[in-house]
Amino acid sequence: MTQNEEASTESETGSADPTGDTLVETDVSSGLDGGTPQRSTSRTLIESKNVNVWYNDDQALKDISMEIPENRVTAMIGPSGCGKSTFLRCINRMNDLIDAARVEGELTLRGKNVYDDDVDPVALRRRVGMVFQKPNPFPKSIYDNVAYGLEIQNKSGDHDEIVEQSLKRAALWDEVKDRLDESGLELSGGQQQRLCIARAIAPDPEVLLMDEPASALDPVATSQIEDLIADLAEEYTVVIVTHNMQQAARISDKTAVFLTGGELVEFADTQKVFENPESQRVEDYITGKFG
Ligand SMILES: Nc1ncnc2c1ncn2[C@@H]1O[C@H](COP(=O)(O)OP(=O)(O)OP(=O)(O)O)[C@@H](O)[C@H]1O
Repeated sequence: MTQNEEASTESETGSADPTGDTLVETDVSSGLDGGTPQRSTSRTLIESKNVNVWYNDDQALKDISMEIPENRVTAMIGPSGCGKSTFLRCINRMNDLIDAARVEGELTLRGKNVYDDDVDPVALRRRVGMVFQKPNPFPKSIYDNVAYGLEIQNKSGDHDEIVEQSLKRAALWDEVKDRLDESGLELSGGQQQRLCIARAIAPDPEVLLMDEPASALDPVATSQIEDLIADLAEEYTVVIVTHNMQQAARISDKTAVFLTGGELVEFADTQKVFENPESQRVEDYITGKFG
């Protein structure tokens, strides 16, 4: 079983609920695309305070502090190896699955440190769903892919209804409603990724982590996934790692810029990051990739 499959499977089990109540008002403005509805303010859902991560003796992230707003898309950008995926994996403690990884600092979800001893990482991963770069449906039917987590958790409710709603939410229902018994592996790449999003949505998470969810897709499928991600932020808090500047600028409300050495060099409204970055280093990175 790969790490991704293990995490997907693990996310469907467990019971504890690491809730907390502390919420902070944060100003958030819209993204760059003009067509995005204006969003006024949002509360902080996830707060990182001086998070440091090592793999054995090599430090991958240095003193990362940021406040991620609820019901917004927050993008993580930066060159390869700067620690974006590592940060994402801190939020749902997937780094626990990597023996070499050590995390220090505080990372709260609704005010509760997800690294506290009384937090069950499996239950955490149910609240914090994950979608990976390469679509990874299970070798099961389309229906069973989406229902899998519900069955593992013995989740009450009408599973047929939840599967239908999840597939609708992932903008896939119309394409698959007459072929729910077919294997998820028979779908196109873009459909498979939307199936993985439906699978992540079905257990009713608060947060969706997405690690380059469109980078393995063709331009049409990429555009569909981007529209879907922007739309999902109406209901979920989305944190997305991407190498694609246009994508970050188009769909995110907040952008975090990581640079080599595992530093977070800027975290601000997306429009500000792209139009008026704080430092020359960020400007050089953005114009090098974007300009
Ligand atoms: N499982 C691991 N074991 C050891 N080192 C790791 C592991 N995963 C990541 N690293 C190292 O941690 C650093 C940050 O990696 P990470 O994958 O988080 O960066 P990234 O910005 O997401 O890169 P990319 O954009 O290429 O995916 C890199 O030096 C990488 O080699």
